[in-house]
Amino acid sequence: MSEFDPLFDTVLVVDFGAQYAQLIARRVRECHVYSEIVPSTMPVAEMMAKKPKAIILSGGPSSVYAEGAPAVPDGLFETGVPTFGICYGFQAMAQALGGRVAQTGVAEYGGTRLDVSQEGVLFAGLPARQSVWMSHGDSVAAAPEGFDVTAFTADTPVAAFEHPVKGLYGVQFHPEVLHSEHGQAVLKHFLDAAGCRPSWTMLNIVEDAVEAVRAQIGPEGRAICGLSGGVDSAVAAAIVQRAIGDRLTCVFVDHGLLRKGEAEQVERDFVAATSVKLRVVDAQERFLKALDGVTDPEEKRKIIGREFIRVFEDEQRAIIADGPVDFLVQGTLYPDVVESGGGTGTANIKSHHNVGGLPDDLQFQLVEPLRALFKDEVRRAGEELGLPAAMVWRQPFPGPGLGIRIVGAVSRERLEILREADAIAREELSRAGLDREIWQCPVVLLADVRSVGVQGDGRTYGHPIVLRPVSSEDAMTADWSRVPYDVLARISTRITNEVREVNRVVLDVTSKPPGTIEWE
Ligand SMILES: Nc1ncnc2c1ncn2[C@@H]1O[C@H](COP(=O)(O)OP(=O)(O)OP(=O)(O)O)[C@@H](O)[C@H]1O
Ligand SMILES: O=c1[nH]c(=O)c2[nH+]cn([C@@H]3O[C@H](COP(=O)(O)O)[C@@H](O)[C@H]3O)c2[nH]1
Ligand SMILES: NC(=O)CC[C@H](N)C(=O)O
Ligand SMILES: [Mg+2]
Repeated sequence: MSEFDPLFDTVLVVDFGAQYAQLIARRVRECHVYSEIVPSTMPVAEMMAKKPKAIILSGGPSSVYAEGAPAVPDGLFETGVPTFGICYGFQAMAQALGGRVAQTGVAEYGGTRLDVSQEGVLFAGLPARQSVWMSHGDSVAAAPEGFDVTAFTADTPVAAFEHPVKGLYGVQFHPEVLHSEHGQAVLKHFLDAAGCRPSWTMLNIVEDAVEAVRAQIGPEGRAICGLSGGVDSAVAAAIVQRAIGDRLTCVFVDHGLLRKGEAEQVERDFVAATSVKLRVVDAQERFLKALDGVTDPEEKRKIIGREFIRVFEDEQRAIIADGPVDFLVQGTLYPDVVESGGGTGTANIKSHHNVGGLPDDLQFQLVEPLRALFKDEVRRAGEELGLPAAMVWRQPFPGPGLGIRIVGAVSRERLEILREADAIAREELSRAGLDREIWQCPVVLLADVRSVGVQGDGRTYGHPIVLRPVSSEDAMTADWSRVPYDVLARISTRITNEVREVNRVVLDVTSKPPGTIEWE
């Protein structure tokens, strides 16, 4: 593993329950330094065994002065490893070293202007005024002795501090989110001050992952991989294939919730692009039956997650002739995990079918080589693995498919309506050359909503279709895409003309947060 590799320096991100711990880790990786996350409960001796060159203390939902709030691990500051506190981490550092943290009255959420009073190490060469992203209710009222206070905002007198001799630094804002203008530069300044060499590349993610999969599955083990045609499972499959060769079988499940032409396209393109063994399972009947009459989004997600596994188990039995299959490979990414409530102390937003939607009686051991990564990192890994561009750059499509894009119960008729509308939207967006610009565009059928229309001089009482084009970098946050009006007009006209049951097309203009990308 790279943390023991003398060629690479390791940065540990100590997680206090942050939404953005993985974002910090990936920003470090963007500086070409290897990074991994550890819980704040990990003893310092264990952390030191990973030979970290630097440590970052993450944000978190607690107040440092509250009872039971997670504390800086005992002895951390005595190790001499350079440490950078962010938000909660900054507050925890202040408190642990004799400073004072309090609720000073004013909370700051969102974009805030930061005034740099002293460049110091963190702000060297950066503008004296910059826009940063804040999300805090508590503040550092007094910095610990010997620290230089280097920045403030209108409501936060101590917004950054540092003690370069001791290698200790901290900021109240979130340098890891893109909205913080010079956040990446601030982080880089810390890493440079800590002596981290920029010698790590994505190639090592692929190599490390192959190595780890080989160790997990062993010399005899066999695996099946849930393959969807999406980039995550394609990259996961390619990694596992490198590790165990033809002891891997891929399984593509047609659950009846796919888009128009998708099953044929996946089968054709995937087989053409790789030499992986692929089995295609027609499971439409069982999924639609299990979903019959179900309207609750979480219930739908759990049912779909369960049925996926049942299909994989059937396949496990079907291919047992070659030897037992104990492992299931999934292209799970970090956002799937954190939204399913899988982070340390993070909330359950929605149960992604491959994480929170898994049944309790799961018989497989999971192999998830991408579990700590974000989509754009996976795309880069896909390019390094030599996968075709069409596969690497395919827009995401959720495993539960159109099942979570019908608000209301799922039925064959409703799926048919949505499939047609979706095909039109996709065709027009592609024709307008917007595929790379738009992260994805869910097309949603409000199946239980009807509105009055007039078509051909007659009254109609049809369903609305919602267009949800979004731009994003990693699906953790998103904004609605400013699709040109003429493209929207073409989509709207075609959908209402060509899909009989639809008489209205609406545009979703909500960012994430507060909305999520999918409607369910
Ligand atoms: N139709 C399917 N058949 C088999 N496995 C699937 C199917 N849909 C999803 N999966 C499994 O669930 C995982 C998560 O799905 P998800 O949609 O997040 O990833 P993806 O389809 O690989 O990539 P993308 O997010 O780009 O669509 C997949 O990586 C794959 O392992
Ligand atoms: O494989 C998946 N299984 C799921 O259960 C699931 N739910 C959402 N998504 C996709 O994840 C990204 C973030 O979506 P949300 O903003 O809706 O949470 C977006 O790209 C969504 O399309 C899923 N993918
Ligand atoms: N984002 C954070 O780390 C918040 C820290 C702390 N919970 C506060 O509100 O000030
Ligand atoms: Mg997908």
